[in-house]
Amino acid sequence: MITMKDIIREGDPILREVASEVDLPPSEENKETLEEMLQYLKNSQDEQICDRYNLRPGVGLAAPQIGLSKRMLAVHFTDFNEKLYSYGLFNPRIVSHSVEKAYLTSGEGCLSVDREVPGYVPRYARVTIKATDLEGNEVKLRLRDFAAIVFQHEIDHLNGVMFYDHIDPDNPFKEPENAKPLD
Ligand SMILES: O=CN(O)C[C@@H](CC1CCCC1)C(=O)N1NCCC[C@H]1C(=O)Nc1ccccn1
Ligand code: NI
Repeated sequence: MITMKDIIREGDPILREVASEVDLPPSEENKETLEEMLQYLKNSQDEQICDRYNLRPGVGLAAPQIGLSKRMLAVHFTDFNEKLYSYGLFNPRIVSHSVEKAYLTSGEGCLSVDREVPGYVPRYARVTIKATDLEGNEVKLRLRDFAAIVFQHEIDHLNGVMFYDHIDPDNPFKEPENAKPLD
């Protein structure tokens, strides 16, 4: 099972690489890895397992964070409308997005960043993602608000981008232009 010792921390160059597309249909090995990434998220949100294995809770995980420079990501969370998002995706890509931005008023953190980095992280308010899921099906996801934020945070990891790259260094808590706050 994946535990915190498997999570790559900032400073490791792999977090700044552009990850490689995976061959489709996905190999058994890549499917197993992606299942393990999804299981990490579920484990991390189970209080007993989380405590027993000292896991840091996560709603998303990208393959570079476990040392694999492959375009694979997992998400497991319910959004503000109680809709469950639980996916393992291969080769996810943003095919369209809103002009409008959005940001979490709480700022963002990262399992690969062992420090607080305060500030607003402006992202697209709505994105359409295309990818291949664990069953090998092409999926098209129209996402908004928190779900859009999570997927963009994960896709950033596949492009070597960290959340704090988006924070305005001069004024971290400046209201981003044309952006809606998400509490
Ligand atoms: O790349 C993937 N990661 O680095 C794990 C991150 C991904 C999220 C950060 C912001 C959007 C996606 C993660 O889940 N966290 N970051 C560290 C703190 C704990 C946790 C978190 O923010 N949890 C959360 C946030 C809001 C509501 C509910 N739970
Ligand atoms: Ni992260």
